[in-house]
Amino acid sequence: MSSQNQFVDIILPVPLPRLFTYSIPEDMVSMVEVGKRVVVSFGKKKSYSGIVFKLHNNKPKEYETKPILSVLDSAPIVNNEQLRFWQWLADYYQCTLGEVYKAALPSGLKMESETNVIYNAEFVADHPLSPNEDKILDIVSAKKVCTINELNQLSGLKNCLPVLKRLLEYNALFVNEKLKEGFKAKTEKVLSLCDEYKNDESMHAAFDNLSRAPKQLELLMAFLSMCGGVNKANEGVFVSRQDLLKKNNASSSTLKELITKNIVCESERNIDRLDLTEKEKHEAHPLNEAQQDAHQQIQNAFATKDVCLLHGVTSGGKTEIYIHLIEEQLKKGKQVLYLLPEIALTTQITTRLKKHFGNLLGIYHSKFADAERVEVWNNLLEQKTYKVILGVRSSIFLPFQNLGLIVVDEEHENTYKQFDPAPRYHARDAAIVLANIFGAKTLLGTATPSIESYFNAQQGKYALIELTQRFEGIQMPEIIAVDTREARRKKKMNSHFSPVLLQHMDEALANGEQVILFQNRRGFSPFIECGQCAWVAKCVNCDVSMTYHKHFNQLVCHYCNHTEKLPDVCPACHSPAIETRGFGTEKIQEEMSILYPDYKVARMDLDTTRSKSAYDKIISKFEEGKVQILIGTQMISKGLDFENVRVVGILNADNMLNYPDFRAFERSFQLMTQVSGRAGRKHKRGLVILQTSNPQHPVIMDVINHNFANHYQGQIEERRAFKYPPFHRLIYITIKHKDQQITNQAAYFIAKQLTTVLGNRVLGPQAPVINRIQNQFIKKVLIKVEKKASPVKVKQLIQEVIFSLQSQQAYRYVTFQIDVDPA
Ligand SMILES: Nc1ncnc2c1ncn2[C@@H]1O[C@H](COP(=O)(O)OP(=O)(O)OP(=O)(O)O)[C@@H](O)[C@H]1O
Ligand SMILES: [Zn+2]
Repeated sequence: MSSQNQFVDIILPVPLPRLFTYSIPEDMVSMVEVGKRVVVSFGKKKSYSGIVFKLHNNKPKEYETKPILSVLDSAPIVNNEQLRFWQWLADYYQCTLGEVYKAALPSGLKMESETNVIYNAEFVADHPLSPNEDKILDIVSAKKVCTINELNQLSGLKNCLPVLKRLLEYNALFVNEKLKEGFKAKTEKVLSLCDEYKNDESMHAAFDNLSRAPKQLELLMAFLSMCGGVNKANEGVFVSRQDLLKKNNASSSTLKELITKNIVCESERNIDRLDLTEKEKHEAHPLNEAQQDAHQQIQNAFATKDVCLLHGVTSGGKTEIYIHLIEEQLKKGKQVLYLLPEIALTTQITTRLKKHFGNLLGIYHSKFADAERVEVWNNLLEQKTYKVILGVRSSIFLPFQNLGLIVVDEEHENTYKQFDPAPRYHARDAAIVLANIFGAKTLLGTATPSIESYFNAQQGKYALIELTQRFEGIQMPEIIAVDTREARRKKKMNSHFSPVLLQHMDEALANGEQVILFQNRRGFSPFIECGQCAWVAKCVNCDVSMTYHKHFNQLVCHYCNHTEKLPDVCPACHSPAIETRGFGTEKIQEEMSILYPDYKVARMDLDTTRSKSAYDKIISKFEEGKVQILIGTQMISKGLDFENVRVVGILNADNMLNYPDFRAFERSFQLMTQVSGRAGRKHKRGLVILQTSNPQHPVIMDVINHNFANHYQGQIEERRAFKYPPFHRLIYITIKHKDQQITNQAAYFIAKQLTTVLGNRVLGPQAPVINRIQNQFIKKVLIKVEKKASPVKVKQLIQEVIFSLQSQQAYRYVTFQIDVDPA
């Protein structure tokens, strides 16, 4: 008996709690390695690519193992640190390794029977393809889209995944997604001077020859000038074909002549898709005194602490401090991950970081085509160029090798929490664990710390560094609360705008300054109502009112995207008195355009940023002053840096304060402080008009007084009194089923079972604010456990209870979601 491992545990993209064991065929023994992808069959007909998790010699007792079908990779695509991290995520957030695997890898690196394979019409092979590659490519090109299962059948190959994998690497095919807008081919056609003409004599001859073809001559001259002169052309520099034709307005037939005459040669060159235009690298800005001081404190703190919280006022210049810290890591040969909570923020920060880090900077987020994400993955895996990664939460899954620092910018943001599907992880908290695995440091930065992080800093678990001055020494903006109830009673409101707001807007705009208006609701109006019988349009699938979107003249459910036509008359009483109620960003935009016809108004929310380039366009128009009034949801509230914004209007503070959640006050303080922070960042003090029906509200007072300490004090006391984080850990169990009674019974059973062990740590079942979504009834059970309690034990208990319920026939199809540390 050899000592070689005969079995292997594979992570598969199936929602089963444990890993499956497969046997290793003799001829694959030397190829199987932890972190590589292998193809296995699972279930009746399905085959999947999975990740090798563990090699061993323990034959499973419960089932007969199947053999691995093939090994896809010559080297691991997931490293040991990642696998440790995955295991932690699965344990802590109570999900399976398969679910983590699904979230972690870009689609192009995962393949399963149902995966759609899509033909890339732009593909040109640069070497002859193998017969099997040809075969697969022909099938896909004929069908345009087909699943891997179909490919196996149609090709007659027993297992086409290895062939498919190569075709994906050539970019001949794509997986699982349509060709997204803005996708550039990986290769670019380039031109260079042909060898025969790389001397003066033949070049002269060429000029003579072309004297009767002025267009060709002109193009040749343009080509040489784009090369940087004849000498450079002789050295063999490349010029982009597209650039040459575009810049000179030349036709491809003219170029073709030069190519046929063998003066200019055409070839394909790999280009880095994420490589922005080559800009000169800039030195980082020197830090001012306060920044230097904070920077020094951070460095000192890192000598003894792993996590540092930088609490710095808006426009304090935190980003510049990060840049200096990143530079120091690069000098030590370390990698850095810079996390942002929202794609909207990557635009400006990318520009700032590119200037310093050039091609060392890689960017990773979901608006990128999958192929681009695969490229970033491989770049890190092969340790090619990227040393700094800027990304949103999913970038914690990238294959880092020697992380030195993770920056979590706007650490307080709840968009760091993944809500659906599992793993329901918090990227900030997971980042700290990831940093630990590498022995790296984590820097949390924000102007409005989360209660949890500030508490950790107070307890000495994190170091705390405060930056209290705005970069240019400008005062924090003046915040004026306007009592909208009062104004309404006196009939002074102009639609949703108070006279104070309009007056200050008038002044700022007349001065050539800009305005930001914040309203945390998209669409035109959050509900429509019959003026006669009070009928409200509700979603057929969910227990919510439908939002009216005027641009599409449609009612849209923001929970399931169900749409309906706006009815002409009330479906209940047939009165035509259908009225819109409340207001969203779309309505604000319309009214602003009417009130200020001479100024340009733009809007940034989920509806206007569906495409990849939309953020860039809106932000740069505002930066360049082509837009004077910018309206937006929380997307515009933080992190953005505009010079010329004098007035910020918060149109309705009430609905955030009244939201039924224990974090409502915390979030309201953060949102209002952050959006206020967009005003008066440079040159001149800003002004914020805060519209509310309750100007004396303690949260509003804290915002007006820029008093974080007081806000924190109030919140932490409540959290302690009512057993909320950071004192207790919350776990939500969401129970869903299409039948209301079954949902209720299941929830009651779960709560009761848990209570027998956990006692009064269990609350509920309770109906959430929206108790039906997509035709599923919803109940929640809340568990509050002491911070010291072992999450693994609680997890086991929950799993057992759920299992015992699901093994009863009537409850087999009840679904459960477990959310640890809900945001
Ligand atoms: N040392 C410096 N030299 C030159 N300009 C600086 C320096 N520090 C900051 N700035 C400029 O000041 C402005 C505000 O800085 P930054 O955007 O880093 O603030 P921030 O603390 O990240 O704010 P927020 O929390 O609102 O995002 C930026 O335009 C930035 O370029
Ligand atoms: Zn719905």
